[in-house]
Amino acid sequence: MFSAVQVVKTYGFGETSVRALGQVSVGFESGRFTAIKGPSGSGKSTLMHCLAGLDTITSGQIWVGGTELSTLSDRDLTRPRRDRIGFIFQAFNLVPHLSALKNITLPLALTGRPHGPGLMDHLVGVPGIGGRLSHGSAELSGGQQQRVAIVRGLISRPAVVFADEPTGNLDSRSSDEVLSLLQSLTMDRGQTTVMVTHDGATAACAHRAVLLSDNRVVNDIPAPSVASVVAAMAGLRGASSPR
Ligand SMILES: Nc1ncnc2c1ncn2[C@@H]1O[C@H](COP(=O)(O)OP(=O)(O)OP(=O)(O)O)[C@@H](O)[C@H]1O
Repeated sequence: MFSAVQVVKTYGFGETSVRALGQVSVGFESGRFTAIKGPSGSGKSTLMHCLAGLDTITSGQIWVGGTELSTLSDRDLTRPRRDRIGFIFQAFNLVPHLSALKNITLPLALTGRPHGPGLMDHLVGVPGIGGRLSHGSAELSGGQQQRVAIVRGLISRPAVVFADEPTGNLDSRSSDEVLSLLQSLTMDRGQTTVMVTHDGATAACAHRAVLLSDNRVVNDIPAPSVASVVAAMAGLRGASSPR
């Protein structure tokens, strides 16, 4: 279980301060794929950064299992951030001169952990990248690069993977392929995955959609469909688009 309890995040001080999160409480059950969706400026990225220990909170608590992340010093956060949290970014962030395989196994190499004996068999079966493991990552298409980044994000079996607009740079066909890989890997492995997205159809690929507006959680939709997400977004004050 990963959770935020009554989290407040304020940037700056005095008259110029900005409240990015106001008393946000939300929990993410193990093994589920949750989308966080909301209008621009509603606090999605701030929530993700605070949950991941990449940004400090003003008040409240962040918990990963039995560990309260929000009380740890930056130094003490290094290990849980490295070992328990994975990231997938919009911009892929692969190392261009390394092969797809080397990029995928980089988190294991950095922590000195061996990979399991079935890893290669498993990777060869990943749609769209199985035949390209020895290619340099710069030689891959955007969709292939994001699939490599997804497998890399999950390789060390972190307690939770945060995906920040993972399809934001992709065309619709590549987006569908990337989302279906993210869905199947999360389901097969019982991985806890939290994805930030602007897009209703992308949010509908998750098991659950948490909607933010005005820096608060305003809706929590189990088994979201495109229609239920669009209807919920249409009711939000300040929704930038009904997508
Ligand atoms: N470093 C910062 N300093 C000051 N204000 C910030 C900072 N980061 C975010 N904010 C403000 O906090 C609020 C929430 O921003 P955040 O980036 O979390 O929203 P978002 O929902 O992710 O938006 P978008 O969809 O446009 O990326 C906004 O008003 C933003 O301007």
